[in-house]
Amino acid sequence: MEKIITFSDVFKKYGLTIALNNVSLQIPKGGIIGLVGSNGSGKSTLLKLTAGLLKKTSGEITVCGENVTRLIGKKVAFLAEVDSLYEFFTVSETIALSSDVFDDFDQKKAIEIIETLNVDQQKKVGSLSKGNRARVKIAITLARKAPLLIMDEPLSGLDPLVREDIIKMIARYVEMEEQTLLISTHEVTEIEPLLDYVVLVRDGEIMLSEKVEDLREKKGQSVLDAMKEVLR
Ligand SMILES: Nc1ncnc2c1ncn2[C@@H]1O[C@H](COP(=O)(O)OP(=O)(O)OP(=O)(O)O)[C@@H](O)[C@H]1O
Repeated sequence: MEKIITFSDVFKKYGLTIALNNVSLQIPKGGIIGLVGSNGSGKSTLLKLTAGLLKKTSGEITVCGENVTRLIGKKVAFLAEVDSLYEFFTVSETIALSSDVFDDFDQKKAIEIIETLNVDQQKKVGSLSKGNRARVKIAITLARKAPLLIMDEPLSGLDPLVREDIIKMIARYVEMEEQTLLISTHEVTEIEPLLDYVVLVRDGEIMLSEKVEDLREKKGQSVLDAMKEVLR
């Protein structure tokens, strides 16, 4: 099976802290991959290394068969946990800016998503509620035709309605044939119905990397069951 992401013997240290400890991992292409694990287990580090936003300490990382450097950003749409929008831009200007920045940006799709979510395009980003900012960020990420989409905790700190909107948009707008979505979350129960594959990390090590279907059929486990078993 074709792999979208591979890690071979990857270490990432921040000073004396070992965030990823000799990680080897192969993630199949296509579908939605959940990255789960407790706080500080190394999820964000793994995602940022994959997106070329952090430098590994050692090892090899590839995306779409290419060694990851900062240039991999052309193939990876990254939705960060922290807010990166310009406060003084309107939603509409934010979409236009994204269209200028990213060659693969589908402006029509971004506008369609924003309209579906009922966000006022003429409002300044700085005046939006936290929920609507999250909706704008999701629209911008989903509008890229990149082969790999990465979302770091897209549901964290949001109310149930916003979380539901985001989950619906993911299900509707990720192009499952051409794109792979790698998503980290603590909201396992909410995201589980979308997942095709799961990667479980603990203390910087991969504890499980498996198809959700196999987990159910071979072990009779849900993702939450597997998480409880491994992380306890
Ligand atoms: N910039 C940094 N400097 C120093 N240590 C860091 C830095 N970023 C992360 N770490 C440490 O590396 C480890 C892994 O952190 P990481 O943010 O990747 O975990 P996480 O699974 O994403 O956590 P959370 O679920 O809380 O977001 C933790 O021990 C964290 O304290």
